[in-house]
Amino acid sequence: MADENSSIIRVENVSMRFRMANDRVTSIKEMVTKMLKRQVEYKDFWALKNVSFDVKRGEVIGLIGRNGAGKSTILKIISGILKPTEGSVYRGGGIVPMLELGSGFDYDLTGKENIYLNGAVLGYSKEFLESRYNDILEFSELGEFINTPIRNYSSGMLMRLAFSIATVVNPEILIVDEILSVGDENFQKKSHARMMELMAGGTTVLYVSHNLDQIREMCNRVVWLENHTVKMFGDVKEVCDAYRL
Ligand SMILES: Nc1ncnc2c1ncn2[C@@H]1O[C@H](COP(=O)(O)OP(=O)(O)OP(=O)(O)O)[C@@H](O)[C@H]1O
Repeated sequence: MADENSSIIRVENVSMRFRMANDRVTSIKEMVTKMLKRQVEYKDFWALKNVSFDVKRGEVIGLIGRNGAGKSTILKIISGILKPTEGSVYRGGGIVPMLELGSGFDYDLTGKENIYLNGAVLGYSKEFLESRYNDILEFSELGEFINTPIRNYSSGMLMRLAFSIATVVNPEILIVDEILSVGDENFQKKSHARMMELMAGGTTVLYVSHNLDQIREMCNRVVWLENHTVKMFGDVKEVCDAYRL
């Protein structure tokens, strides 16, 4: 049996380099020609430098930092969407990432079809999704719209669908990027309550927010990213107080 205090996620010396073309090209043809002639110059940009922290089973970890500090990038690496340039990530459980609105969805399919598509992408069986379908539909409050292609949904409706799928399946690890600040007030309250329920039930959560009050209320420990590296990691009050200064 797993040790209660064992790490479910370990981020070890992770660095991420994005390579960007320096030249401004006006067409794909020009780009290909330049690439073939090896005339394209690249500029390296390190979005993360030597980032390390661990997450224990059942913990709620807050991620804070100014715009561009690297929060979304580290979440994508932990989720396996991006591969780090250096370093490694250990994951000891199934992850449900809620990162970019609509990722994992097909806009030509209905809400219902997307529940099965998104659920399959996350690794859940058709039978399991069938058993959860009514709960997902009810939580999403989409009603008849569930049978409409999601390209007709508003961003709030998409968010409700994504949040409902991600949380009704009871993930081992839930990764949430600022989701609670989207949607109308009523759904915000409901999703906040749902997050609290999941946390009480032992789901490990990684949570990015610019709302320090929410971080203080929900998290066990906090990672503060600054200038693409960890500035501070640990006690919620200590890190949030230092960040506010
Ligand atoms: N695919 C990419 N190609 C090039 N640069 C990128 C790419 N993705 C992110 N970056 C850059 O990496 C840096 C970190 O971005 P990231 O989105 O992780 O920041 P963030 O802390 O989540 O910011 P915010 O609070 O604004 O969401 C930024 O400077 C961003 O421009």
